Amino acid sequence: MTASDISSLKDSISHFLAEKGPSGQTSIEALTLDEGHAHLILRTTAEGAAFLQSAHAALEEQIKQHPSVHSLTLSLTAHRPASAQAGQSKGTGGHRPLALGKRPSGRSAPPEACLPDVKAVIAVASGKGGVGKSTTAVNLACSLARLGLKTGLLDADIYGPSLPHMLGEDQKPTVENGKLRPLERWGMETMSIGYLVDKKQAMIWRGPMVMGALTQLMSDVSWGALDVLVVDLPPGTGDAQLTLTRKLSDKLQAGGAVIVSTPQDIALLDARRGVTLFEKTETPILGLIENMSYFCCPHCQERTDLFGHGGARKEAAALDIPFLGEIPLLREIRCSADEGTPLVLRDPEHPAAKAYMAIARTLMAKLSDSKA
Ligand SMILES: Nc1ncnc2c1ncn2[C@@H]1O[C@H](COP(=O)(O)OP(=O)(O)OP(=O)(O)O)[C@@H](O)[C@H]1O
Repeated sequence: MTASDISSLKDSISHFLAEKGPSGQTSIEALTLDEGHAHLILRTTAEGAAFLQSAHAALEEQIKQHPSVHSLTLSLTAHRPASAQAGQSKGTGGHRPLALGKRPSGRSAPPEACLPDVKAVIAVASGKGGVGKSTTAVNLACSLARLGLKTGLLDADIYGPSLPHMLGEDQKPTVENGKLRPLERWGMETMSIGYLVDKKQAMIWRGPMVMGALTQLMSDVSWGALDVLVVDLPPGTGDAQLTLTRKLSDKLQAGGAVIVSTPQDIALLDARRGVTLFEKTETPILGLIENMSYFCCPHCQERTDLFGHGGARKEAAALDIPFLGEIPLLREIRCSADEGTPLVLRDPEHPAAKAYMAIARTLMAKLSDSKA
């Protein structure tokens, strides 16, 4: 694929937009080609987005007429009017992702087709960022797989997808029969928006209007027959969490939500908001995990309660939800995440790996209970 190919493809897209769309509403933000798969990001307005919803299939046809393109991921971002941004969650920026997807047939799967072969979903949530939610989700998913469950792991944290890094996976998913195939990693089916876009592009997904992207990560991915899909939610209690809990409500009834918090008051306050969100959406709460619970000096083994230990256990009791366990703050956990091999696989005999396994056993028992 040469620069002139990309240039002629851009011309053809611009021509389509100018001829068929509302004038001056939509422009090309980025276009990349990867072995015949085009990633197109369009910047548009609400009016332009409405046009693109209906013209999506026609645009795709036009793009696929190009001899070097056989499939397409289309994403839309929009500048929002200042008034529309008021009152939205922090970190929204001036863009919103409106849709994302590989749609070779021009259609999305209907909502009822969402994860048809997945028996249960465990959503891993946190009220605030940086408490170790993704690290916990990855280690728990690996633990569930080690316990013999057919396990999937979906990185729904489109604000900052960390799964590719934590799993040491840098392949791009392939497309088969119009759907993305999850990547097999560490004995699990995995999918992340981070597999589809590079880190810079991922920043475009900041914002609350993420329904299209999240829906398609579920519906336009050929998830296999899974006992459990672990979903790493974005931090907070906004639109993404609401979308997911609504879309996955039946699968969450067979599983539920796990909330990760550090022992600090402020993190626990946010965790409480998470609990309220799940209660409002009638999502079963499987329990609370205290991450970074305490620190053990690797040299003298002296234990330090850096963030005040035991807060999450007390909070769980106050909220009348199960306390699932505590994970220490450990260099090995951080290093194994950075090296792309989760601790439960890198060093299964490590006490922290055993702590993850113990929590996974509790979760597995809860999944069996919900079947009974
Ligand atoms: N128990 C732990 N011990 C040591 N390091 C940890 C532990 N848990 C998480 N970390 C490290 O803390 C950092 C943040 O973890 P992680 O990305 O899992 O948090 P998060 O809550 O998912 O963050 P975000 O909200 O930004 O997605 C990472 O560098 C991770 O390796």
